Amino acid sequence: MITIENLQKSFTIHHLNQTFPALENLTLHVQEGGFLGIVGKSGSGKSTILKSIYRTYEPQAGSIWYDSAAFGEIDLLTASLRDIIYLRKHEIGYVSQFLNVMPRTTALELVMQSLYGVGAKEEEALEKAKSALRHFDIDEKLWNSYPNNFSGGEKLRLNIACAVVKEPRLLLLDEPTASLDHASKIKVRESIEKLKARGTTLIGIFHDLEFMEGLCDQVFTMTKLSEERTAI
Ligand SMILES: Nc1ncnc2c1ncn2[C@@H]1O[C@H](COP(=O)(O)OP(=O)(O)OP(=O)(O)O)[C@@H](O)[C@H]1O
Repeated sequence: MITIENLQKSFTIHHLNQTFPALENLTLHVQEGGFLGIVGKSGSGKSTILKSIYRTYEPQAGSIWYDSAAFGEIDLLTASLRDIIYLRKHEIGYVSQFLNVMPRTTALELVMQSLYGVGAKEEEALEKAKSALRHFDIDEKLWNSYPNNFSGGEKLRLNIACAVVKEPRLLLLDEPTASLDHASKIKVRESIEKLKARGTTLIGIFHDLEFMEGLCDQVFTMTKLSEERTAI
């Protein structure tokens, strides 16, 4: 489903006038329906991998071959922005610890918009959105309020609900259980298990190794390029 070849990403810190490598010649493969867990030290480049797949970051070299339902084999590094936007809407989901809050959009509307993106009609979107909010224990009193004042855990659960309702083909999870209590973690795990059972391919970063156990088919350990950041 995903084959990453010789991926290279560095960051230039302009005020220092220096460039630091984050990923060097990274190669990995995830089969369709598989679940790859990525672990490794802080700063080793785990999030950079997911952001490169989602094209939030643009690596300098390498390729990320994705087997798309709409386009067939496509290199996410060189795909047009139009194709990337299509894929984000229909095929690839991304959950981070941070919620992309839209102004004047309630929690319920946010989940519904996610469903409209994949073609749901209003009635269906409303039912599915309510059921997802219920599943992730978002208090009904909060459904019609703006999420910018939600707690960290509530925002995270809403974020996961928005991604999961679309039943993406590929789901990228950047520490989806950070700041969640045990009961919420179980809910997230249940949803991941359901998605996996229906064939979603998953790539996830977890600090909570216990959470990963029994979920991931393979674990990829990132090593830090150097303990001290070295300029190139
Ligand atoms: N937008 C950016 N600008 C500059 N440097 C960045 C940027 N994003 C990441 N980096 C640097 O790239 C390196 C890898 O960062 P990344 O966030 O991928 O690590 P990580 O393994 O996910 O860390 P953590 O586990 O702490 O979240 C770090 O040294 C980080 O400072």
